[in-house]
Amino acid sequence: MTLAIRHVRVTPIAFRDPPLLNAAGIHEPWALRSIIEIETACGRVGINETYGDLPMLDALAKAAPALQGLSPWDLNTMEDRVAALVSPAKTGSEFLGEQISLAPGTHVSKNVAKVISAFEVAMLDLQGQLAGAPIVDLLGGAARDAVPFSAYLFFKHAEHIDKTRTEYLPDPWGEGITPEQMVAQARRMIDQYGFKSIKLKAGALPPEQEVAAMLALAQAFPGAPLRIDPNANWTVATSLKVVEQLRGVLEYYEDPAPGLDGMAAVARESDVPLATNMVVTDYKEFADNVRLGCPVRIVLSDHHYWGGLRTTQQLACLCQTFDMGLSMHSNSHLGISLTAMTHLAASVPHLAYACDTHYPWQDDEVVQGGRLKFEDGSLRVPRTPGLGVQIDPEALARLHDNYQHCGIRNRDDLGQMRKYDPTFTGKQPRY
Ligand SMILES: O=C([O-])C(=O)C[C@H](O)[C@@H](O)C(=O)[O-]
Ligand SMILES: [Mg+2]
Repeated sequence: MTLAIRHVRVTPIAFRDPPLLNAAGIHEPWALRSIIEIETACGRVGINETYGDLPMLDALAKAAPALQGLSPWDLNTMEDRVAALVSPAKTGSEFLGEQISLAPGTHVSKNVAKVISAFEVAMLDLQGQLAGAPIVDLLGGAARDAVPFSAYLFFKHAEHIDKTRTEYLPDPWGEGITPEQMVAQARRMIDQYGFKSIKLKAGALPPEQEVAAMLALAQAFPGAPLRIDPNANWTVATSLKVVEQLRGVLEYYEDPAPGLDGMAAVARESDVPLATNMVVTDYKEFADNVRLGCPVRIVLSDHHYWGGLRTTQQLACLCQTFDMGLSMHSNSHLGISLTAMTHLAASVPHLAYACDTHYPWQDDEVVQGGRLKFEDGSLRVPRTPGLGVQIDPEALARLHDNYQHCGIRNRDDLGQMRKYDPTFTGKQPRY
């Protein structure tokens, strides 16, 4: 059968990442991803982008034989085979020790869902090419022609501490610490991309400074929906104090306090809707939230660790059933991930918020034609078959070369922060 999958290629890549601050520490100079290419016997190739840390590369290597001889249409068999080959291994907290669990995608406990997602999108790309239809049509059709994203702001240093990396030029964003600098950061991002909503990554500086930045943003961008996300780095008491200081400012309040219990304690005292990508990250946690009466009102989905585009559509149905909202989380990524997010978000009528994206923080690309273009803060949903983007082989080789030379094999925001402050523990909640 010429349609049968005969080869899976996984290429780890690295691209420059600015010194962005968060609750766990600070971004390293290079972010890792991996590019998946699934090739059929007749030479057709479906592509995708996912995490690039070593445990993920190991899981992908373990699971690749599952695809041998499979039709690109047979997603259910792929899922069964991957689940059989990739054990859930340790839980996220065992893996991360005391470090804050910022990115559920880096947890090995999510390996099965992450690998299924990695293969599913590439197989959907193949399906779309075979059917002559964009992925969004395979998902039921577009509920919108363009998907809005938000301006995702970070407190940041002007330069990385690693001065020996001569190949790393300072990024154009400059320092982002004071309220004035954060307004300038937002202005630059909005001028360049047209975003209408603003998210501030918090949990990095003392809360008073972060509140001051939010109030400055609210004043500078009246009417713009605003969110703040300290990644559970605040106690319940601090979370309540902050939400009071930001009264009337927030569209939603993302992961202020640790754990579902912490979130429930905040929800009991505040009427601002709580959102999460930390405590509802799979169906079991979804059920836990429902059992508690839904203290979390908005789930930030992420197909990379929820198990793919179709699973995220199911998540959307569940959210609708329980009268919960749906938004979209991101990590440092390039255009293939962004395109998959766009197809998915376009296919989910219930996803009514502007999605998160780290895209403006990256300056490189792996797809042909270079950086994707936002219009008025949104990305148009591709109408060409499959994902609608193709790999640029030269760019892939260059980004793989970065990977070979960057020396980073696992994201380590905590270790990077210890270069600045050896006493930094990363223990949560810090404030
Ligand atoms: O919404 C979130 O929690 C994130 O985007 C998690 C990320 O890891 C973010 O904190 C980052 O990139 O530093
Ligand atoms: Mg978050």
